[in-house]
Order: sequence, then structure tokens, then C-alpha cells
Amino acid sequence: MSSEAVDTFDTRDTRSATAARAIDLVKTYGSGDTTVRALAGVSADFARGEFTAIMGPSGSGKSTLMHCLAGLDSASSGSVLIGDTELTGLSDKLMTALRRDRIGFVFQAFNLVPTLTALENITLPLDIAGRKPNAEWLDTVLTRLGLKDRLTHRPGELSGGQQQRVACARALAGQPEIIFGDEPTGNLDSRSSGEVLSILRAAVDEFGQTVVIVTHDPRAAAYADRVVFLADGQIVDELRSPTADSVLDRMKSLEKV
Ligand SMILES: Nc1ncnc2c1ncn2[C@@H]1O[C@H](COP(=O)(O)OP(=O)(O)OP(=O)(O)O)[C@@H](O)[C@H]1O
Repeated sequence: MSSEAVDTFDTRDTRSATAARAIDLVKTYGSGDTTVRALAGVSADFARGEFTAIMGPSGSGKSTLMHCLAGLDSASSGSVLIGDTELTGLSDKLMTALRRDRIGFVFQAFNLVPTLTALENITLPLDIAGRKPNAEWLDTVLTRLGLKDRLTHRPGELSGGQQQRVACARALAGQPEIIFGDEPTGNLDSRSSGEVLSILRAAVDEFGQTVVIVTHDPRAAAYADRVVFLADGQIVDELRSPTADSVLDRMKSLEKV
């Protein structure tokens, strides 16, 4: 393989109906008496063009699962596939290219570059990849997220909610196959939350992208097609076509177990 081939990732694979798949994922932290089993054998499929919310009590392994799925952390055993690409064993360069070209991230710590403007932050991943954003889609994202009059501001000049929306726009701009959000509305008021969730919904409905988010909020989960419930590092339940009430009921019944 030529060195050029090693750092490109043009196998954007849309054949598989599954956008992401976890197979018997185990993740332990520490060793001996202090071992924590964050994931205790999680297997789950995330269908292409579907919006999934992951819920569960604090410490149940939600963020760990999300980080393993997104290639930001490696599992102790088991495997993760993005499309048909198995992440285990990918070289660092290929993993970087896969994250850059095929995955979007919206995490609570926004990871914006402080010296760049909002717009520069939003287009940074595309600029690095040498790609141009779809102008119409970018305009839609910026308008729906209410960012058009904030584009020349630097992150330090934006509120927490505005920074979160910039991070969301950055994840959406390149229309990646799959978008992972770890509490993407965690710091937002209800109006901004609604804007972020609606645009994630639109990414699925209008562009066939796949969205997976972690949330504690039943109202946020109600935007999803499916809710997966984790407890003690295992998937314990699943709900299709959720409403805020049905999610709340299911959470209450899980707490009683
Ligand atoms: N780097 C780490 N080192 C040691 N233990 C960790 C580490 N990261 C997570 N854990 C432990 O793994 C378990 C699962 O953590 P995780 O953050 O995935 O849970 P979570 O469901 O996302 O929780 P929350 O809702 O509170 O964010 C917890 O017991 C946590 O303390």
C-alpha cells in the first residue's frame, strides 16, 4: 500500500444497513480491587438513517459506550464497526481519517478552538479534509441554530449555549454518516435544546444521516426513533417511537428493579 493510501479514507460505505455496531463490548478501568466494569458485554446495532437515544442512570456506561462507538476510546474486548469498517486494528492515521470523514461529534465540552471565529470553527474539519461544505445545507444549519449573527465571534465571546450550537453546527456541516452526541443539549435552555434536537432530527429525516445521543432528558429522548436503556454496563431495555411520558415511565420502572 502506498503511503498516500494510508492516510486517506475513501471507503465511505453505504452498503451496510447498520451505521454502527457494538459486538460484546467490555470496558474495564483500573485493575485488582479497584477494577470498574463500565461496559459488561454490550451488543447493539444502530440502523442507518435512525435516531437513537441512550439513557440510563449515572455511571451506567453511557459515555463509555459512546466514546468506544465513536473511536475515541478503545474497548477492553469486543468490537465496534462503523458501516462495514471494523475499528479494532485500524492504524492511527486511518482512525483519524475515519473520525474526520465519517463521524460528527457534539460533546458537552465543546472543544472549540478559542482563536478561531465561530464560522472558522464550524468549517475547520472540512478545511482540514480539503472539502467544501454544501452551501445550502450550511446555510440551513446556521439559520436553524440561530448562529448567523454570531459567525465572526470567537468562542470566548459566545454564551455556553451558543458555543454548544457552534459545536453542533460543526458536527453537522460535513454531513457525516453518523453523528454522536454526548448530552448535546446538557447545557442548553429549552428553546436552544429544541433547535439542536430539531436539526439532528432533520439530519436523519432529510439527509439519511444516523444520530446517536446520550441524554438524561426524556423530552430530548422523545426526538429519537428508539431509546436504548443501559444499567450497570448492560443494555436492559429498549423503546421504539418514544414519547417523553413513555420514556419517563420506563425509567421509573427500571429504577424500581
Ligand atoms: N477514566 C476512567 N477511569 C476509571 N473509571 C472510569 C473512567 N471513566 C469512567 N469510569 C467509570 O466507568 C463507569 C461508567 O462511566 P460512564 O461515564 O460511562 O457513565 P455514564 O452513564 O455516562 O454516567 P453519567 O450519566 O454520570 O455521565 C462509572 O462507574 C465511572 O466511574
